[in-house]
Amino acid sequence: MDKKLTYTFIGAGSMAEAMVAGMINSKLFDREQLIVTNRSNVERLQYYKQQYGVKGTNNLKDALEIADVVILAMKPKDVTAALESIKPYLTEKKLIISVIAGISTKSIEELLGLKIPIIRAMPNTSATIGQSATAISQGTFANHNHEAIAKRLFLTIGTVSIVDEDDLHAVTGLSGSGPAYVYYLVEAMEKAALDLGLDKDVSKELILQTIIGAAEMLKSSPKHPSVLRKEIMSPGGTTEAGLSVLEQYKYQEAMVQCIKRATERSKELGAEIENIMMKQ
Ligand SMILES: NC(=O)C1=CN([C@@H]2O[C@H](COP(=O)(O)OP(=O)(O)OC[C@H]3O[C@@H](n4cnc5c(N)ncnc54)[C@H](O)[C@@H]3O)[C@@H](O)[C@H]2O)C=CC1
Ligand SMILES: O=C(O)[C@@H]1CCC=N1
Repeated sequence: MDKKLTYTFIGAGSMAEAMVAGMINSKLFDREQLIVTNRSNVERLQYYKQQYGVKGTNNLKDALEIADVVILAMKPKDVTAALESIKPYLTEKKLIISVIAGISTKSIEELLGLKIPIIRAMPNTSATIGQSATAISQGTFANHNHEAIAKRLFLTIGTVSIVDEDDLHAVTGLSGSGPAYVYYLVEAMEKAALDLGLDKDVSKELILQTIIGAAEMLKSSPKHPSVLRKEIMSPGGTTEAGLSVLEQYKYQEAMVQCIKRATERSKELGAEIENIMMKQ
């Protein structure tokens, strides 16, 4: 990295922490390059200082004047208030990276009333260990250089795909929320193991390695998931018997509807802010 940029996070919750952890763990950023702010929770900022050695402050002027990149990491419902509070300290020379679900770059541009470059991104919490699947897209005033800065940042914490902004809703439903679907599956596997009387530690190890092994197979094998699945299913065997129950419960259909509903919710979150803006 040429000039060492300063990255200021507005919002210090789960996603900000996943990014900070990933950035620090990557060793490609100095601690001094990262600043974290939130609305008022001083203890949370102290936690960031203790855990990651990064500066936390509620002084927005200090945090933003020095910032080259401002990362919006608050909940969608808080975006209006947050942008209002940071607006006095922004210039069009700074780059905004928003990881907020559903909120369009156009809404942020309008709320700020600035011709400021914005990159909208959808990472996931696996950023913590450098394994996020992130997709990004450009706002009206962002150019290739801004995209390159964002890409460099997200590449240090996982993979990066460039997408049309409209597609970010689907990305949110698929990979932004995605880790939660996998954790939910693991919860169910743990419950089954417990019901079946398996030792907790043994089942934990078996489940973990089963998930890791399957993920690595998907990554390294050229075979389609359905082929890999059929290789496990002996006719009249256990897998066939188990999967027939999943079919009974319409498991695949449930997953499809889950991702579609999450995508829809992302659109609703964007529309809610647009409605508020229209009334103002
Ligand atoms: N948690 C996840 O897996 C992912 C979250 N996101 C997005 O990241 C954003 C943050 O999500 P989480 O970290 O899960 O939420 P969170 O609730 O854990 O954190 C939100 C943070 O924003 C702060 N905040 C609220 N209002 C503020 C204001 N006016 N000024 C400054 N800070 C303010 C809160 O104090 C808190 O630190 C959301 O928009 C979400 O859609 C995106 C991808 C994945
Ligand atoms: O649940 C949410 O709204 C956020 C966006 C993607 C993951 N978590």
